[in-house]
Amino acid sequence: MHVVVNAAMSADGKLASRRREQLAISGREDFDRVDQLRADSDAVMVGVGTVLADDPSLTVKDADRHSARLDRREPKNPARVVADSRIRTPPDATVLDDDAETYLLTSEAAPTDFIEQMEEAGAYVLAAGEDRVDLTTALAKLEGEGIERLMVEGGGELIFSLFEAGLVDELRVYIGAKVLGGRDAPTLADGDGFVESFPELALESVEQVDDGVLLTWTVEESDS
Ligand SMILES: NC(=O)C1=CN([C@@H]2O[C@H](COP(=O)(O)OP(=O)(O)OC[C@H]3O[C@@H](n4cnc5c(N)ncnc54)[C@H](OP(=O)(O)O)[C@@H]3O)[C@@H](O)[C@H]2O)C=CC1
Ligand SMILES: Nc1nc(O)c(N)c(N[C@@H]2O[C@H](COP(=O)(O)O)[C@@H](O)[C@H]2O)n1
Repeated sequence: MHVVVNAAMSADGKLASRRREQLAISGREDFDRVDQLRADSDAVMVGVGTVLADDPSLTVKDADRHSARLDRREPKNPARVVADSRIRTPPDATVLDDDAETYLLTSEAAPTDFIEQMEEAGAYVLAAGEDRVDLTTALAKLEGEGIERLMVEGGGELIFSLFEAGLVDELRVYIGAKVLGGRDAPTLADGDGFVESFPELALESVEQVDDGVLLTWTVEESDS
């Protein structure tokens, strides 16, 4: 599986303000690039924190890109994946609508009645891990479902865990022309943070997009 993390951050490294509400950091050109990246993916993944904050659809917006996917005998939209250990995704969340398939990655701590509720809403529930989603096992299960190209959109907690587990192949960061501040505002990689051994990146390209910059990095193999 090839895992691409794509996110937009402010010039000071924040994914959103301290209110944790959805905020447009990208401009028109960058949102269009993201739409193409979604269209080129088998699935688009977020953590449940992003579902609760943004209620995203995670679908492809451009009709020509839908047609191109259908021509390739792919579903109109990539699948959606939510890391949600105990099922906090609301039953009326947009990610559960009929526009795309949705996988909910849960742990053994997820209540049975919540699992049933999600399955009734049409989601595929995949359990991995005891208390929290074990991302290595979960991504292997997704690969077993035919997902080879996984795009991760955030948020910072999920992105940190994916780096910690050594599961990220590529990082694409759009840096927008805004300063958000806020010690409690989400950043690109939150979690506990690294203190000794840090993921190393190799810079592949730097490109001006809208009034910001798109950085593309590949992740170096770790020695450990
Ligand atoms: N600018 C941008 O590009 C983007 C911005 N955002 C912003 O980011 C914020 C949300 O980010 P954040 O709060 O970090 O939420 P995340 O989307 O990263 O979700 C975090 C939650 O995912 C669940 N989870 C399950 N398994 C794991 C695991 N192994 N590791 C980590 N998390 C796991 C946890 O909940 P549980 O334990 O209950 O399972 C955790 O609290 C919002 O403000 C949103 O607007 C989000 C995406 C993109
Ligand atoms: N690439 C990018 N730029 C921004 O400025 C953003 N705020 C985001 N947010 C992500 O996009 C999701 C919303 O998707 P839909 O429009 O609902 O399909 C949101 O949840 C974040 O993951 N991304």
